[in-house]
Amino acid sequence: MSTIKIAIQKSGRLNEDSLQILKDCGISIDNGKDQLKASARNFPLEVFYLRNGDIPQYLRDGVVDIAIIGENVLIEKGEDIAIAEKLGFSKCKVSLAIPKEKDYNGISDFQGKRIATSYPNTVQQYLNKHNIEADLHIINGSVEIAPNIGLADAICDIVSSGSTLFKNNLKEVEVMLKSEAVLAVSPKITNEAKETLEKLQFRMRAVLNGKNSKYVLLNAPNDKIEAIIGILPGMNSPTVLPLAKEGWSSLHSVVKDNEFWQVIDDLKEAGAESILVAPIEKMVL
Ligand SMILES: Nc1ncnc2c1ncn2[C@@H]1O[C@H](COP(=O)(O)OP(=O)(O)OP(=O)(O)O)[C@@H](O)[C@H]1O
Ligand SMILES: O=P(O)(O)OC[C@H]1O[C@H](OP(=O)(O)OP(=O)(O)O)[C@H](O)[C@@H]1O
Ligand SMILES: [Mg+2]
Repeated sequence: MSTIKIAIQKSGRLNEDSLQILKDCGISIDNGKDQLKASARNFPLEVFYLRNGDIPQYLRDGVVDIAIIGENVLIEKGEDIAIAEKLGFSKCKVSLAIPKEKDYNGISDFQGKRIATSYPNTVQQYLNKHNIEADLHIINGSVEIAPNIGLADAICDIVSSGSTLFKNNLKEVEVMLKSEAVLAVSPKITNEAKETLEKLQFRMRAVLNGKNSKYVLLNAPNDKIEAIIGILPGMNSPTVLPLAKEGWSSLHSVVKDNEFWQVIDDLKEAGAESILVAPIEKMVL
């Protein structure tokens, strides 16, 4: 297999989860402190630790084949770069916010206003779409402070819990996009590197599918099995095994996280007992 080069954030919010997903894929990386490049011991992978904002250009130039990066950064700086996989962590929004005490009547309120942001392309595109002209002030961090120090009338930045907005007396008025960490692919990736990428993606999907599901075991009287099977979505048909107790069976199945509590309520209603729930480490579909 040909070796592929992956960029991950050197330090910051994506660094730990990016290394964790590689680890969950069974890939061990010699991770010396202050090393900017490392090799995997048991998979043909070279890891480059880079600044987030530089990663789209490295992908474009083919310096790295793939990267783990926030979708928001690709929207800002790399719309030409393809996404191979959504990775489910670092979920956030990129939003417009204004001082809490100001009224808001719609996007036309931004006409002629000063907006501080680290995402000028994203804001400009959004404003263009709505035929609004505003004055953008580009700053690299602590954007939420701008209205309080008289630098801007509004801001555009990342919102997650909303606590930074709250602490700075701001309110979110427009959600421009939703983002999560993704696996991005260089347009210059070679066919040989693509084969290795497919192997990596196969492992990543198994990890992500496992994370999003639970293994459910339950007991039920045999006359309730049909109703219970109707409730269990499962990968395939559920496993049904006889219990030592006459007339009873044990059923095993997989339930997705987003429907989990509804399914559990329905199972109880249908006569399921002793329901056990276990995490799934990997799930190969
Ligand atoms: N509060 C947050 N909650 C969830 N995800 C976030 C949050 N802030 C940022 N992110 C996501 O994590 C990514 C990295 O954010 P982080 O603040 O670590 O880096 P940065 O300041 O954008 O870049 P650099 O690597 O240049 O320091 C962002 O691009 C975004 O996708
Ligand atoms: O809605 P919240 O949960 O409060 O998160 C949003 C904040 O998190 C990020 O800042 P970060 O801490 O990364 O600092 P930075 O501005 O230096 O990037 C982002 O730029 C917002 O300021
Ligand atoms: Mg940040």
